[in-house]
Amino acid sequence: MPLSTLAYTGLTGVVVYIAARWWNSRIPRGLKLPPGPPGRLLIGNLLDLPKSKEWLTFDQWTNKYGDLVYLSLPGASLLLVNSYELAKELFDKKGNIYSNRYQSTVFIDILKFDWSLVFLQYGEKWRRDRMYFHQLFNQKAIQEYYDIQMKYTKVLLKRLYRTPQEFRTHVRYIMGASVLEVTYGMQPMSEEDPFLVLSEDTIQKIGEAGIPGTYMVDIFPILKHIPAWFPGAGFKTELEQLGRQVTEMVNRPVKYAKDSLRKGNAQPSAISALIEQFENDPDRPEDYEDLVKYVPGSAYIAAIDTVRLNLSSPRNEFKFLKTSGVLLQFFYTMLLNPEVQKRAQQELDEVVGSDALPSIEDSGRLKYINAILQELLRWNTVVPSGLPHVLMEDDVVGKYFIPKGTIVFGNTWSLLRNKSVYGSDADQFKPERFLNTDTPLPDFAFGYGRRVCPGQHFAENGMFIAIACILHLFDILPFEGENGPELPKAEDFDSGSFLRPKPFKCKIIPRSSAAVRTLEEFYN
Ligand code: HEM
Repeated sequence: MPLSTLAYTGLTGVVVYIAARWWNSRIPRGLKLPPGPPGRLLIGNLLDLPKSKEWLTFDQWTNKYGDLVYLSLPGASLLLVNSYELAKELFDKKGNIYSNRYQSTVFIDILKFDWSLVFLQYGEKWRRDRMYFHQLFNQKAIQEYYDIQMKYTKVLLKRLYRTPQEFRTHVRYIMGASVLEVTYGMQPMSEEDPFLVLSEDTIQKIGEAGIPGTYMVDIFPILKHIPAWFPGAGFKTELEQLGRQVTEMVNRPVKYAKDSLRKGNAQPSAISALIEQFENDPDRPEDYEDLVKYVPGSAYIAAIDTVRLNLSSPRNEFKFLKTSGVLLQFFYTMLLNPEVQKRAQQELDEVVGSDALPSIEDSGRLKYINAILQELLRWNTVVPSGLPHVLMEDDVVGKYFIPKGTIVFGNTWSLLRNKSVYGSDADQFKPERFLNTDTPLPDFAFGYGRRVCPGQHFAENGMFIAIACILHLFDILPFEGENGPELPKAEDFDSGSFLRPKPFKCKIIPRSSAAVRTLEEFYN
């Protein structure tokens, strides 16, 4: 690092230290900060932050320190919320103060991402944009997308039949392509589609930019004032370039959708619904052109991810969507639990029969398939540390003082493995637990309080239909290696903010002659 940058950094360290001393002196008499690992002078708990698989360290801290765990970092404090009751109390009941977002210098000040619903500060604009989002993705609106989700599920089945060994690529392609078609009406023919390639590359770079340490300016915001020509300020040029790429990613599909509407060949999509709604509305908001760009843009980016405050993600792991992460877990889990697979296939045979394919409308009748989906969302939950909220005012919880500005994590992994909620077998994969309607659904997988994921029902439909159709037509079996059947190691996950199994092999074969007939028909 150049000396000039070091000097800025050192100076910032001193300022941060003084600010931290002042901050601690604000704790009202009789109250204290929640417990947590003891910090060090100047840097607090910076060195305690896990370098990988942060959810496992969070879980150990939960066992050691209890329902609330507090960490202080230079210029920031973190709170982990580890109990079901406190998650409800803080994020739901006190949602008016626990719903802000962390304003990263890189994302907000430099990349100008403040238009995205994921990043918007809690307030009027967020409320209004979320209302438009809800209009496009509520339980009724998403029925319009069933056909698209079914179409890509069939593409997945077709690909699994011909090249089963490439199941990871297939899962990633169909999940990305269906979101693109639902949001913008674009129909990418393969994973090589130029817009899919552009958006994956952009998302990858955005994800890298979010890793603390990639850009010092995120830790020491004062560095943003260094002019781009100054030695050591190359990051500014790099980020400006990325900013242009993001603009291209958001603008290109809007132009595509508007052109298609003009030519009269637009596919039904979220963006075309919004454009048509505003065209016919004399009371449309003044900034409706921005809404047309940014509400679907928020949906696309949030669905294909991953713009978040990463604690530890290594590079190179971003080309996976949350939905495809759950489907990869599905293949992995079926390999490890053949009896679950058999029971699900029995249900499919009874409810759907061998001559038809399951549909999203069968969801209410396919109770065991639904239980598998809920258990997948719970057991190795795909966003194990959630997406942090920011506390907007000082708060008091019991005898603890939580300062304004604290970054608050719902500790999803620990919450969804809590034995007092899910039973002594909470560490095991057992879909049966959700056949009992008293078992709380693992909704924390989709976040907390007022910021809870507004794409949940759409995402669940896509995953449900894929799981139901795959189990209806295929057996997922161990790969036959030189030394016999090979099983992936249990809980063998890549590190990063999303939980997904490390690459593994499996054998995916049609489970009956009726299945072969159905699959062959896809080619006729
Ligand atoms: C398995 C699939 C998915 C999972 C597990 C998931 C999970 C999450 C989580 C944990 C959050 C953060 C909530 C919080 O702050 O507490 C979130 C936010 C969000 N998600 Fe999802 N999500 C999924 C799919 C989708 C899809 C398909 C869409 C779009 C159609 C979407 C749109 C959003 C948006 C816009 C936000 C930001 C909401 C806000 O800040 O107000 N998500 N999601």
